[in-house]
Amino acid sequence: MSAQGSCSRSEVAFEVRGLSKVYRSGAGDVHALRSVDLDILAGETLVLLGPSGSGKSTLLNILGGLDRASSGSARFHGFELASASEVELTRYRRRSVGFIFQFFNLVPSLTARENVALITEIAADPMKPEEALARVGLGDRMDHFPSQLSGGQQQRVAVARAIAKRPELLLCDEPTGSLDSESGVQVLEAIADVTREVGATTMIVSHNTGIAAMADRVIRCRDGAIQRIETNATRATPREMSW
Ligand SMILES: Nc1ncnc2c1ncn2[C@@H]1O[C@H](COP(=O)(O)OP(=O)(O)OP(=O)(O)O)[C@@H](O)[C@H]1O
Repeated sequence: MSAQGSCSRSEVAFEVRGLSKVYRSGAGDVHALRSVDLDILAGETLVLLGPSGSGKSTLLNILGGLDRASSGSARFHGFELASASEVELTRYRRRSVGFIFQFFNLVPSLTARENVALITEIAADPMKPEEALARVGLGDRMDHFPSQLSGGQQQRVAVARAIAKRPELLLCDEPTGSLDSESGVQVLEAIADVTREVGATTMIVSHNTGIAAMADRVIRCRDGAIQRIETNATRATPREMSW
């Protein structure tokens, strides 16, 4: 693929070059990513769309240091993930990356406050759990357990947990995938508000094409490659989007 994702304006947070991922199995090789080139600007919001199996989650996981590429380069502010040791990758995930997944991944036996504290206790310069929860509109639910919260509220706890460490990079894999549309809007509003406040570079993977309207740029993936990148002249708020 050509460097169609290359950018020269603003500061580049992530420089991705020739990134490939092959999963090898007895049934044959799966080329999940095929030589992806992409520049991601500091503070921008990207939405990644594409059919199932097009490589969106694989790209997110590699950029988040959860998985390793088979070849190619991914540099985050000069830090090369491809050659990093396990210790360096762990430090990178801890310090720089917030993750939000489809199924919340909260610890059921801990309250909202305690779930957020799990992360703030190991972060370098975190917000207080109470502040993070207030920012996502859960100031009155801090001592509730996940089972006492709706799906949308649980996902907002997950957003609070992800942003409490003031991450430079926020990675969201289908954050509204298991929510009704009103809860989904609330979760996206929380993501948009807090990423603006902490200035995080944000990547959102979704099957929901309506979400594209909240992005600075929309990345269309297909067969492990970037098929197209579109720039939005203006960004919609989550409440303005139809989906
Ligand atoms: N651990 C793995 N082992 C083998 N193959 C894998 C593994 N993880 C992903 N794949 C394959 O890599 C390809 C890309 O998967 P990926 O999950 O990145 O796609 P996706 O676009 O995120 O899909 P979805 O929208 O369904 O989540 C798929 O063919 C998938 O089956």
